Amino acid sequence: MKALHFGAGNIGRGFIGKLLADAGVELVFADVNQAVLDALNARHEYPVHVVGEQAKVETVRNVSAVNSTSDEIIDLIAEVDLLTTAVGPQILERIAASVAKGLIKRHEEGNARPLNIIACENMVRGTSQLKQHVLKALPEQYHSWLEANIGFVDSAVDRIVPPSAADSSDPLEVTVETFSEWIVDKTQFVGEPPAIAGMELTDNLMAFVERKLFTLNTGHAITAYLGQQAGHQTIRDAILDGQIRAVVQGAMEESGAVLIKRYGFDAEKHAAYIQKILSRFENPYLKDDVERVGRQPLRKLSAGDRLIKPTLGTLEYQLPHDNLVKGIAAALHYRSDQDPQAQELATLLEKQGVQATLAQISGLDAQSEVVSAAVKAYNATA
Ligand SMILES: NC(=O)C1=CN([C@@H]2O[C@H](COP(=O)(O)OP(=O)(O)OC[C@H]3O[C@@H](n4cnc5c(N)ncnc54)[C@H](O)[C@@H]3O)[C@@H](O)[C@H]2O)C=CC1
Ligand SMILES: O=P(O)(O)OC[C@H]1O[C@](O)(CO)[C@@H](O)[C@@H]1O
Repeated sequence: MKALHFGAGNIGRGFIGKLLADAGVELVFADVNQAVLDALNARHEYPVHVVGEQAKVETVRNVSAVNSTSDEIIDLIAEVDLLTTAVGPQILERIAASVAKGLIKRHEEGNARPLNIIACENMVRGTSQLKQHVLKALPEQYHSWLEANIGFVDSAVDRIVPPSAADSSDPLEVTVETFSEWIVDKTQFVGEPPAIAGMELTDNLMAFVERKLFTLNTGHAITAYLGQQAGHQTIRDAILDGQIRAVVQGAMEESGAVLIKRYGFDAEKHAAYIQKILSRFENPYLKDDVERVGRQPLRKLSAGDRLIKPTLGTLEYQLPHDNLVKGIAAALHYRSDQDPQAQELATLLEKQGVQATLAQISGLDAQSEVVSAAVKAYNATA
């Protein structure tokens, strides 16, 4: 089997690409980072440091790379059996035109083998969103062929992979935690799902996506935002701060109460899931900066993402949300010179004040109780 994976970054090299290569798949990475592309094509292998109590270095072999803006991509899409992505939610729209061109070539060459596409991003049903972008870029005459031959498979992806240590001179080296979980919607495949160790199939994906995004990512984001406000550099330092930990655990429990109502999760197992996540944040072997985890605050404060969506759930079921609101207020304080969204957030706050800014970014009613409470919490910590 041959696969094309867009995004040879942290999760691409450290998780999805590794699983595919380990399963014996012939893997081509597509990226725009020339240093990474050159190194992959020179060496065809790279080291993955799996850190934990028993650290080990595993070598991923038999990989190559192409520039995702080149025409080689089109030929590959016409040919491969699996296409995966880990590029970031905002990039999916940018790669859609190349995917559409590749699909046209595949059709014209009469390639009738199924192709399954799986976006591995921190998004609810990210592959379905990619499909909409591809359909927009694809002339209508190919749409019925696409429905019959191309599977757009949603997934939930969970492994903490921060950028490699600053002292590493190897652009391919990647450091990952021991834990990993990749769950895909088995109902969306065209043809048989490929057998890839570590890729789990489910017919109840939404429960897993929301469980992951609105527990791990909710807690992670709040740890980052409160951590930055308190002057901590890393997620570990932040979560070891008792005051921050109480809010983070409280927020995950508030979000968890919604998930338990919505999906019928077992309350005890969910409490254990939260404890496991707290211990992952404490991982002494990973150096994960609060600035990385808090990146792109406008995305993280949008209506469907990890802070607002669980809060809306608490309103739906009339459940408490004090800690989630503290997390929302802390997100509004996030600052980063490297992050255009952080700068846009600061400009919006300066121009129109906190109430209007939060309402605009989140889609919440400016007069709502949640916005008032977040404004109060924001001002209390300004
Ligand atoms: N790092 C992590 O622990 C996890 C990340 N994710 C998700 O995975 C996605 C990627 O995250 P990371 O790997 O951390 O980011 P990253 O920044 O390390 O990797 C993204 C890669 O995409 C490449 N890229 C950018 N534009 C591209 C284009 N047009 N075509 C092809 N490649 C392009 C970049 O050069 C980079 O190598 C995000 O959606 C993130 O939320 C999900 C779970 C865990
Ligand atoms: O990748 P995003 O969506 O910006 O968010 C960062 C987060 O995602 C992760 O990369 C893992 O899912 C975490 O490290 C963190 O919660």
